[in-house]
Amino acid sequence: MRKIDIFDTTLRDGEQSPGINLNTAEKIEIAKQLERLGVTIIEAGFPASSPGDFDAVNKIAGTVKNSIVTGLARCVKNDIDRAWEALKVAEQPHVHVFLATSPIHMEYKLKKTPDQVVEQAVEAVKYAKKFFPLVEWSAEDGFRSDREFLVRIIEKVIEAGATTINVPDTVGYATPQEYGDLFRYLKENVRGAEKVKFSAHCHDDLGMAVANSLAAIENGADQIECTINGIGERAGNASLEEIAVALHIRKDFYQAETGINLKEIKRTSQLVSRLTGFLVPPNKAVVGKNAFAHESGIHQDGVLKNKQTYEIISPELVGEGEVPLVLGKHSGRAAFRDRAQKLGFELSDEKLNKAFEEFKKLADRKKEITEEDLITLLTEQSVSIENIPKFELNSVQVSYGTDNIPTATASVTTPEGETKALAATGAGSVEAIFNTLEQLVDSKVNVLDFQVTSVSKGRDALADAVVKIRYNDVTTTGRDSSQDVLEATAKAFVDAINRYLFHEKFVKKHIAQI
Ligand SMILES: CC(=O)SCCNC(=O)CCNC(=O)[C@H](O)C(C)(C)COP(=O)(O)OP(=O)(O)OC[C@H]1O[C@@H](n2cnc3c(N)ncnc32)[C@H](O)[C@@H]1OP(=O)(O)O
Ligand SMILES: CC(C)C(=O)C(=O)O
Ligand SMILES: [Mg+2]
Repeated sequence: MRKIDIFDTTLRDGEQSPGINLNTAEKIEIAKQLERLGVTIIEAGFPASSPGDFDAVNKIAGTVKNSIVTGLARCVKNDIDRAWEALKVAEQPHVHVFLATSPIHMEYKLKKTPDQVVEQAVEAVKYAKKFFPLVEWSAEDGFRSDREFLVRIIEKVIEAGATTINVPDTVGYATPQEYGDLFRYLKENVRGAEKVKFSAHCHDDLGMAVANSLAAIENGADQIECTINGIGERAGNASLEEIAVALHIRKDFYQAETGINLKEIKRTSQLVSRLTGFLVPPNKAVVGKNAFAHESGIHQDGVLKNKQTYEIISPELVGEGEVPLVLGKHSGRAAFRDRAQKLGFELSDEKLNKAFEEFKKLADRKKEITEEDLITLLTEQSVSIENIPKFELNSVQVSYGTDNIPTATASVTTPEGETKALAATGAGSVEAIFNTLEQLVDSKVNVLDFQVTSVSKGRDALADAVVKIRYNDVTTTGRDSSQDVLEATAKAFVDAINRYLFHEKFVKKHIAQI
């Protein structure tokens, strides 16, 4: 197995993402986690760019012992001096100097001829070598540079003492085949190539940063520069976790390993996301919330029979706890039965099927089915809701006119068998009904959501009412239908109250037991 060094630049290129601004304490926390993750090199910042960056690089260099700490510097003396001031406390001082080599950067940005660029690069590396045993030199925009010129300048900086040569795809323009080919070309044509490490640094403008980095490895790169969660300038850098896991899972193909402690990946990703404020997209490979979640019935059935049918990475590998199958509108009976059993329900096939039908109806209406929803559904099947003492709506009458205050009169039978009737007003008919029923159930009821839809088409369509309430600190959703919108509303409200009673008597007990 070849060893690939992981050069993490979350704190330098990652911090260049518009919208990220980490303070020194936050950077130290991330650096300590990167050390636990086992990265070879941490690029902690650009010391000459600001006093804050200088301070962070200096403190990280003094704190981290098991990873090499580096800082970025332009090919100018002052940048290298500041880098040395910040990094001289490090165990193995390392500096990263860079200079652009592409025609467009040399002509328009640096306003220098290729010869002047070679001279400046050589001078800077020689100067850096006076202080630093380890000097990385980067050919900024290396991918868009002339290959013969690259060979020439790289040979010169190796002679000047560079220990690592980085050839970035600064603007994310390369394709994997081209980028890999460039590494092969340089390794075969640069005199002294065997004395240095070759490094790849890719940006994700065309979504190919990880693929390009892997292509570089296939063609001889010894080091990969990347960031946690792929953060970085513009569309970001190659994502560390994707590269490390790809090399691990496909070691049969790449024959390479990184020394990354994969179990620390999830925690590192979460820390960087929390401190930078950059959320990880749910479908992000390796660290996204859905990376190990299976929702569709056919996949869930396969995974229950053998995980490897649909899972090439186990969540535990990257430090993620066991991810339960997601129950949603695409799930099938196999996953539903499995979850019911895990929640401690032993239902006959008939009851399980009934619960499954109810679950499918609920999943059509609700984005996320919570554990409590499932327990309620399953409990309803194991203990018939019909048998619990509950409120019955006997009648409801509403008086409404454009010039009147809406008034509702309702009568209910309480769980204790008592009949009660009351009238109350409201700003509209629905509010009048809610106000009346609230008094009849004797407690403050917060209506969190209320929706009425027609079940079918036409003027005689049934009305389906859904009322979500918070009652004595429990949230429940009631539902009922009727030909009349207001009657459906009153019945749905009473159903929500009865679901609360059911929750108190059965569901709470079940939750306490699991
Ligand atoms: C691809 C990358 O990620 S490169 C790293 C990018 N990161 C950053 O730029 C973040 C930190 N940068 C900064 O804080 C500032 O740009 C500083 C402190 C470095 C420099 O600030 P300023 O002195 O105001 O210069 P400014 O940013 O306007 O322009 C950059 C100058 O550096 C020159 N330059 C750019 N790269 C290099 C280099 N590798 N070596 C030497 N000079 C360089 C430019 O030609 C320009 O010079 P000019 O002013 O003579 O035209
Ligand atoms: C400083 C260099 C290595 C860089 O970030 C780039 O070229 O993308
Ligand atoms: Mg970069």
